[in-house]
Amino acid sequence: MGNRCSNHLGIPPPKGPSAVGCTDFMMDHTAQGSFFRLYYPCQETEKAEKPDWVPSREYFNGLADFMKINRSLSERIFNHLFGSFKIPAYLDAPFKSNGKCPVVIFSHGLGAFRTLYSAICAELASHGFIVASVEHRDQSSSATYYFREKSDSEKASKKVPKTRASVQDNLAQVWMYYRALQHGESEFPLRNKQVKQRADECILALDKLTKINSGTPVQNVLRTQFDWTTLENSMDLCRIAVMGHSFGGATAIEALCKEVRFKCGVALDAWMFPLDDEIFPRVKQPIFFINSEKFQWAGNISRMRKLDSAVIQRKMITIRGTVHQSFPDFTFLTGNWIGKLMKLKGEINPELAIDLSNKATLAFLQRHLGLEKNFNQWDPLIDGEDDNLIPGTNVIMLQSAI
Ligand SMILES: CCN(CC)CCN(C[C@]12C[C@](c3ccc(C(F)(F)F)cc3)(C1)C2)C(=O)Cn1c(SCc2ccc(F)cc2)nc(=O)c2c1C=CC2
Repeated sequence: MGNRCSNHLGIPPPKGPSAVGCTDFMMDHTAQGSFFRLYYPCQETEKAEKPDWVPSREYFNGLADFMKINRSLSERIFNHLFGSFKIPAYLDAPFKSNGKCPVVIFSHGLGAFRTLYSAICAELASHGFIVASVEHRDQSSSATYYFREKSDSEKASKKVPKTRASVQDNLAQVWMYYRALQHGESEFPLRNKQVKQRADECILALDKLTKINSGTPVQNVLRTQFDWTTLENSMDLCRIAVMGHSFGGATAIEALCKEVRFKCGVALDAWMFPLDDEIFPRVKQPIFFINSEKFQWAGNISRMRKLDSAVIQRKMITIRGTVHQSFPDFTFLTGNWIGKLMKLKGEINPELAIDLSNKATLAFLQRHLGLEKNFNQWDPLIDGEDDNLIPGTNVIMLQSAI
């Protein structure tokens, strides 16, 4: 039962025409630098291996802290449950695309990190997008890291743990973990500060991609086999969208407000709490809200409604039978019972749910980035025209005061 059971679990492979490559980028040795995972169309290749879904065990430690469960016990459970999963992409495979690729910047949710939305990011890349999944350093990630130069005494003592990079560069990994709300601390100031930093990190990632696209040599402090010069002139920098899940959905809206290069946004089960009301009239781009059935509540929906506009396209759909965790990869990685118990799965088949979300997203991106692909075949999904979709929301809204 063990191995039969485990081999039917896994992140669904992308459905688009292109094979998908995956690599990591870290700009410098500071927590202020840009750090993202890149998904892109690649050459079919046998020899490239698929990267680990969770790149190092510290992420599981961070996840345990985030979930307020004991580290040592949970680290072993996570490793046993999730340690062997691979991403449906080829590590450092050579970039290949006919024509320039539209670009998506993706922002993860509270307590997540850059690798946990690979079913969404790889799917977009298989349809010809270049996707940068940012790892935020605002202390909302379960864990993240950067490098610092070792001190002379550390170099001498050789006590700093040996990681791949540190051996070569006398560098020490510095881990930054999730910052929980302190007892009695009010949440809005923290989340509002974080959403602003997160938007800046999305814009910085876009700036790095722009530089890479121009052919200017760009430093990547991570030792990867990927040749970044092959991305010269690969991106269509008039066709850029920003997207995110939950806290990442709010980040996408904040980023739209700050950066006009983002032509539209897709917010997956957006958590609107961190946003200032005063930014809503300043967002001028189209936004697509794709909601789960279980996460939303009237207060959150009413804030999305504040973005409704007669002139700018703002769409909303709800996927029947989904929960908040139907968007991150965990929803594919456990059996039904555990999944439903831990609220990682809803009633709907997880692959059907993410397929509806991805196709609706592609149709919306074609419409507002002016793509000449065949994603308009999925236009009805944008209006919730499917048995598994609800146009707008299922949340009963208090009648707004006349
Ligand atoms: C008690 C902790 N308390 C913290 C404030 C609430 C914790 N929580 C519910 C959780 C995440 C949960 C989770 C993960 C992962 C496993 C695993 F077992 F599969 F690993 C299990 C169970 C625990 C479901 C959420 O925060 C929900 N949420 C999320 S979840 C994003 C995420 C995080 C970690 C992941 F691995 C994957 C996805 N992103 C947001 O932006 C927002 C919210 C709420 C408001 C804004």
